[in-house]
Amino acid sequence: MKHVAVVGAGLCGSLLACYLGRRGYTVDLYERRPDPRVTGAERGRSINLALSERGIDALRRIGLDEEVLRDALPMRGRMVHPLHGETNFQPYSLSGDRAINSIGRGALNDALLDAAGATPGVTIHFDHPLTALDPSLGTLGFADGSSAKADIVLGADGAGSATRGLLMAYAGEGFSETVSFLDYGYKELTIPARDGEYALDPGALHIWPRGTSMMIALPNPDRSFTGTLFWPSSGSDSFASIGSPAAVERHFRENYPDLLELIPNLVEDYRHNPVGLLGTVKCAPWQMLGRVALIGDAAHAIVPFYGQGANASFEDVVELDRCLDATGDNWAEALPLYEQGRRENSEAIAEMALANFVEMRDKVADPFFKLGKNVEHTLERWLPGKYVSRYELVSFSTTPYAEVRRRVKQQHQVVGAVAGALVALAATALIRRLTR
Ligand SMILES: Cc1cc2nc3c(=O)[nH]c(=O)nc-3n(C[C@H](O)[C@H](O)[C@H](O)COP(=O)(O)OP(=O)(O)OC[C@H]3O[C@@H](n4cnc5c(N)ncnc54)[C@H](O)[C@@H]3O)c2cc1C
Ligand SMILES: NC(=O)C1=CN([C@@H]2O[C@H](COP(=O)(O)OP(=O)(O)OC[C@H]3O[C@@H](n4cnc5c(N)ncnc54)[C@H](OP(=O)(O)O)[C@@H]3O)[C@@H](O)[C@H]2O)C=CC1
Ligand SMILES: Nc1ccccc1C(=O)C[C@H](N)C(=O)O
Repeated sequence: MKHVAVVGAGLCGSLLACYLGRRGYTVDLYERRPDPRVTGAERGRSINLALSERGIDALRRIGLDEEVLRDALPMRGRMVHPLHGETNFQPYSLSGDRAINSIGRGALNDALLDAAGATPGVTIHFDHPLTALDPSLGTLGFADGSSAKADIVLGADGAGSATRGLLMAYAGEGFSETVSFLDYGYKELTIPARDGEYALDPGALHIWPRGTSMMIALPNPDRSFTGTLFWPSSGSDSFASIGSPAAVERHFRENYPDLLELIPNLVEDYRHNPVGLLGTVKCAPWQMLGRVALIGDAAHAIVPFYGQGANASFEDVVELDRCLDATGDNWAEALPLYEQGRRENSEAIAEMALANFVEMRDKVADPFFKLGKNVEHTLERWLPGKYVSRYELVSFSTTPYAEVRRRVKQQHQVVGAVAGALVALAATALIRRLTR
């Protein structure tokens, strides 16, 4: 049986090791960092994330869903906090029951590492940053000077993937990469529990839409919320221009007055916590020589605004597993098939994720947007199974992302045509009446 090296024991790599170990492979999982179960929580990365149907489906297939979801907090809609006026709740689904799940990144990664470590054939090597790779030989080199060899090498080492960089160095013009950073960054702030209770409704994803910026907050099991500011990196009202304690306080008093009370350590948190980068990675090819491939963020990092990056990475693992089934574990056939199956889908979610930023930071506060959502839910009620909202298809189904994009476009065209015909009918009737 073939020997597989997986680089990166993050969310995607550790799940991938579980799947491959279960197929009977000998898997070596190389992680640049020390064991997070020993060293504790990490800084500088998102604390919690929203897991939805695609990610849950991948976990369910190997019996990990119940354990992972045990501590998850279901969020059934958006709680919008306008600058003036009352908060309002906008459910994600027609029934109001469907939820995306807030889950700790650390807890999820730990559960996946435990599962990978318990899978026969899987060995995890921490403190092993990949620094060299020869795709033709399957040899890997690490920062400490050690080396290894494998029949198959899978790079699951995240948005700034070393594997991707090494493939580019190997293939030269035969490999293309674009990294498009947003002019926005993110910074996390903690909304602690108040008198031992959640300071906000834990059944919702909270949004403070402010036009060109926003803050969101997701609940944690310890009754705190992790808030994330998504602000411009430079220019006015940006992370660069708001730095002094007085400027931070003034900006929050003017733009997020309710948060001053909810975040007692606002200034310290703000000044202490890093600003993270946001961007989209596109590269091609995802596989070389039928023996080295990229998976998860390493192949297609996206902006986080749909809450789908990890979900999409988990779907990659399911697709690769399916391709191995379809080809009788012939990797030279399975890897191109995997790339073919996932590329269009990852491009579709990358695009939808960028569009969701505008929806969240701006449109959710618009009364016409709310009206549109109500009309959408009404159409879903009138045309069950025929009209299904984009949100429902992305978050609560495993319909391939590219198909979601096509279907939603068609639905909008039909609704647009029907609305146009109704307007034309009404106009004709009016003209007839006026000219009678
Ligand atoms: C602010 C923010 C919020 C997000 N929220 C959500 C959300 O709500 N829902 C969702 O689905 N997704 C979300 N995401 C996206 C999600 O975090 C990623 O899509 C997901 O982590 C990708 O998993 P991965 O395993 O491919 O990469 P990572 O999780 O980044 O893991 C990569 C691993 O590789 C290791 N590594 C890196 N370099 C090397 C090397 N040279 N050698 C060996 N190991 C290496 C790293 O240490 C790490 O452990 C969010 C992202 C951000 C930034
Ligand atoms: N780099 C890229 O090409 C792209 C990046 N992005 C986005 O930008 C973000 C930052 O990118 P980049 O700086 O390359 O990536 P990283 O995610 O590797 O680094 C971001 C920060 O998180 C820390 N960190 C990363 N992994 C761990 C871990 N397992 N344990 C503890 N701390 C960790 C890093 O610490 P340290 O400095 O010690 O490594 C650093 O402070 C990414 O999360 C991604 O969302 C998006 C598109 C492209
Ligand atoms: N997890 C996130 C992280 C950052 C930004 C948004 C999310 C979301 O999940 C948004 C949610 N899907 C929404 O559309 O309301």
